[in-house]
Amino acid sequence: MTSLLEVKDLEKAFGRSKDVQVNVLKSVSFSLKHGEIIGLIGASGAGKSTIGRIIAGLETANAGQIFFEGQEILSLKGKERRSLAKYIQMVFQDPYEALSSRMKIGQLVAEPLVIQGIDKGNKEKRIEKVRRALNSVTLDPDKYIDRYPHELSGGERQRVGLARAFVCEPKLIIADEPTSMLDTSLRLELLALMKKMNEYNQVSYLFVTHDIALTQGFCDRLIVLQQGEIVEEGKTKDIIENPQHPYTQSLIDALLILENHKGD
Ligand SMILES: Nc1ncnc2c1ncn2[C@@H]1O[C@H](COP(=O)(O)OP(=O)(O)OP(=O)(O)O)[C@@H](O)[C@H]1O
Repeated sequence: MTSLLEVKDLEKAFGRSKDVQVNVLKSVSFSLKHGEIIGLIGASGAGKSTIGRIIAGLETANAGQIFFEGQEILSLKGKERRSLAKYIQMVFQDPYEALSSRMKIGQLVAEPLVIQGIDKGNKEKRIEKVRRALNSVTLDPDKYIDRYPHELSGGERQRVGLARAFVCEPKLIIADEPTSMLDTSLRLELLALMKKMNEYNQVSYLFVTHDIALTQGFCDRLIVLQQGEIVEEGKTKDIIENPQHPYTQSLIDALLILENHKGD
């Protein structure tokens, strides 16, 4: 079976001029299977978000290839590239910034359908999909559809963000630190919802996080990124219990120190 996503030798440099460039991604290669959940972990500045943004088409690459269901997507332009958003959606870190304050929840969740021209002219079908997406994130459509984002809590807004990602029934969701602005119980709740959708309709996730603790019980595999390079990858359990690379070990040590100081 072909992979859902295959990233090959991805490179990215940022800089103020042609002469002053910093390589933030150095030949990054990995693949993700249909229905798989991969955690992309690493410290701040490692390049995790940049990888997610390139896959989602929000950033360009300097070199490399990305195959989505066998089709190379970095070379696609304009309408063809934009049409991929139906299959690849992104959930962002900040539920306050991600949602336009002037739109009602129903309109916000319907927006990806409108942008993609899905069920154009079929208002009933769109409403049905919006209601289904809200239900899937345990927000009662009757209660939420006519409300505005400022009337919602952070956890509810992030669930709206997730409903927006689910509404097109994508094959891949890139979730960039989606829980980092939520407290612990809401974090686990959001991950449980994401896991349920994965079991229910096989959606795959690339879960970007600096918090290795969140990947336990959620991610099938982990990819560890250090300064733009993959230093280790494998099954979540194997990596957490038996890290091979000193950098991975240091991420786990940092986690253990935090755990031990929780009661202080
Ligand atoms: N648009 C940009 N222009 C210039 N430099 C950038 C830009 N976007 C990212 N960078 C730089 O690229 C590097 C990788 O950033 P990226 O956001 O991908 O890291 P990250 O691993 O997601 O970090 P964090 O966990 O803090 O979000 C950083 O050094 C960052 O400063």
